Order: sequence, then C-alpha cells, then structure tokens
Amino acid sequence: MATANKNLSEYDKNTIPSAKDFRFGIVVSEWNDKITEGLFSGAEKALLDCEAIPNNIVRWNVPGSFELIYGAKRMIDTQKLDAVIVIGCVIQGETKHFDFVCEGVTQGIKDLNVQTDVPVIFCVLTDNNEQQSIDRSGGIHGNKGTEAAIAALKMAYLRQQSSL
Ligand SMILES: Nc1c(NC[C@H](O)[C@H](O)[C@H](O)CO)[nH]c(=O)[nH]c1=O
Ligand SMILES: CC(=O)[C@@H](O)COP(=O)(O)O
Repeated sequence: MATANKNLSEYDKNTIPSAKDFRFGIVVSEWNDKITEGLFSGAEKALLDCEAIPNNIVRWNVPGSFELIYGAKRMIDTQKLDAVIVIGCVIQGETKHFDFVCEGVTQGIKDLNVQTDVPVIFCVLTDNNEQQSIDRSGGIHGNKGTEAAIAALKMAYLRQQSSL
C-alpha cells in the first residue's frame, strides 16, 4: 500500500500499549529542518498521547541524515533507552548524492537493529521533491513522525515482553 492510500497519522490507542514505562531516544537531522521539526513534533505528540513521560523522551540533533547512524549508536551506548527513532529528510538534488545518502542511512540503521539490543525506528523521508516531504510531515498524507512513534512504542513493548 503506498502512503497515498493511508494516513500516516492514524492509530488506534486500543491496540497500543501505554508508553508510561518506556524511555525513548529521538535523533533529529538538521538538514531540511522545517520538515524534520514537523516529523519530531508528530512523534513527540504521539508518544505523549500514549502516556509517555516528558522526561523519558531524549532528543539529540545531528547535522544530516548520514549522521543519524552515529547519533543513534552513541545514544544507545550512553542512555538507557527502550527504543530510538531517527528522523531525517533526504530530498533528491542534481546529483547521485541522494542515492548514496539514502542507501547509507538505510543500511546503517539496519545494522544498528541487528547489532544492538535497542530497536531503531527509521523515520527518514526519501523524497523526490519538497512537496512530497511536506505532505508526509503533517500534510495531506499525515505525519510519518506519528507513525514512527507508534512503531517505537510497539517495538519497545515487544522488546520488554520478549525479555521476560
Ligand atoms: N542532501 C541532504 C543531506 N546531505 C548531508 C548528509 O546527510 C551528511 O550530513 C553529509 O554528507 C556529511 O556527512 N542530508 C539530509 O539529511 N538531507 C538531504 O537532503
Ligand atoms: C541528498 C543530497 O545530498 C542532495 O540533496 C544534495 O544536492 P545535490 O545532489 O544537488 O548536490
């Protein structure tokens, strides 16, 4: 199902555990910050709506999406967290750099999910143009940050239940 056929902001609290017992990390890229701030707002609001305690949401900024990898790894190594969300917005420019950044971030975040015990949620827009990013960070298609927050909560719960 393409994003165009679903609203990224929709969730049913009856199917989601409470976030009150979990600590979340959010690493935010400063590239395209109008977009990434919108994604962060969606993620933070959703976590608080699901009973997360404000002091249990740790936010760090990094320069660009490629640095999300190091930022998430460092956060996992130094903070006691139940899940991490990485937030970025990569928009196609004139060159192939888009391809390398997107692939590098995707592989790096995948590696963290394999190599660490903390789930890392991929909230990185990889869009053809800015309008697509606007549409997915609180626009007509909803907010991918909201979607990422719900995914982080569900994965934190799975991690907790699988540890018992
Ligand atoms: N063009 C975009 C970038 N590029 C910067 C890289 O992410 C990285 O910070 C740089 O290569 C130094 O290592 N980053 C984005 O997040 N979004 C873009 O559209
Ligand atoms: C994703 C990028 O790095 C890209 O936006 C940079 O733009 P350009 O390819 O025109 O240098």
